[in-house]
Amino acid sequence: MSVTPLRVAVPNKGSLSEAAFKLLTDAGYLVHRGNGRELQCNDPENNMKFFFQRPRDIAVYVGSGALDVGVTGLDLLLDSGAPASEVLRLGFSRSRFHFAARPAGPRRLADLSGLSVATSYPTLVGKYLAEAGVSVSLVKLDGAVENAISLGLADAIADVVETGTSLQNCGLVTFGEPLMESEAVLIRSEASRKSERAAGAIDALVQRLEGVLTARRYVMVEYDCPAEALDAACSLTPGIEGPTVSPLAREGWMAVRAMVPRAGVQRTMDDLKRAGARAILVTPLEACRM
Ligand SMILES: Nc1ncnc2c1ncn2[C@@H]1O[C@H](COP(=O)(O)OP(=O)(O)OP(=O)(O)O)[C@@H](O)[C@H]1O
Ligand SMILES: O=P(O)(O)OC[C@H]1O[C@H](OP(=O)(O)OP(=O)(O)O)[C@H](O)[C@@H]1O
Ligand SMILES: [Mg+2]
Repeated sequence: MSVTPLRVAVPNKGSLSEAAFKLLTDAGYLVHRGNGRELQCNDPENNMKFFFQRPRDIAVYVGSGALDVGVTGLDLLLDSGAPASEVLRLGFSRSRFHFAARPAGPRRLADLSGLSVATSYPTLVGKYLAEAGVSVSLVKLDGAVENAISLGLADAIADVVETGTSLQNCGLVTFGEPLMESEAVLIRSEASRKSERAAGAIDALVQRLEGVLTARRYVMVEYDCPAEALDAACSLTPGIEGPTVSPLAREGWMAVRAMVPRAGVQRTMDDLKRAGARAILVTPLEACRM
């Protein structure tokens, strides 16, 4: 008896797309776009069906229950107002959402009162301003919002900022607190909570994705260590439950193996060497289950 596949939305364009494909591929899913224009593909081995959608539409599809899960941006999820919920933060496409204007323009949120603000996130921005009690005229655009000020369409903008290059190119500066911080997220439909089949399949997907994300944050460190330096070395590489310590053929020496956070591993290697460890090797991890 065939079981209905889990229906997964994957961004077909933009800054989420490549990283989402890579994450799913690294997690062992057969996600492929053939000639690059296909809109769906099957992964029978994992009983999944992938649908390539515009990032902005993904929350709408998942919110409606037409698709079970999807990868989108947290900012896009909030702007959509769709009844989909965040399941897992994915750590890529990180951005902040800011108001910006010319340096001589508005400097505080309250200064926006009565002005026009261009954005491609009208729900997110409208709600934020309404909660702050600031009344503006919103101008809804699709992209390249930074040009709206020099072209006379708006007095200020509210948009995604990553490096700040786009703002700088247009002679704009941010002001006020960021409206939010965003990153790629896995979202699920409410309907998927009511289906045992979908809920089980989503748990399995989350486990795999978490396994890849964790593997990317850690490396495996292995080294030889004289017995008298073992305590000091193990305290530098405590691993998860504890490092694996096994005897070397050479008497008085041990081999040690432990997972270590990738960030700062060069420093850990320096400290291990100083503590007396030798032949210190670092290898990347592909996947894991914690
Ligand atoms: N320059 C950027 N750096 C990091 N994240 C970004 C950047 N631009 C957009 N994002 C994030 O990527 C997600 C998708 O945004 P969006 O749909 O606008 O795609 P895009 O990458 O801007 O492509 P396009 O606008 O060309 O369709 C959003 O969550 C947004 O916050
Ligand atoms: O701070 P930065 O590093 O410059 O990145 C932010 C810019 O990136 C996105 O634009 P995108 O290239 O997606 O074009 P768009 O405005 O048409 O969406 C976003 O809308 C900003 O314009
Ligand atoms: Mg964009």
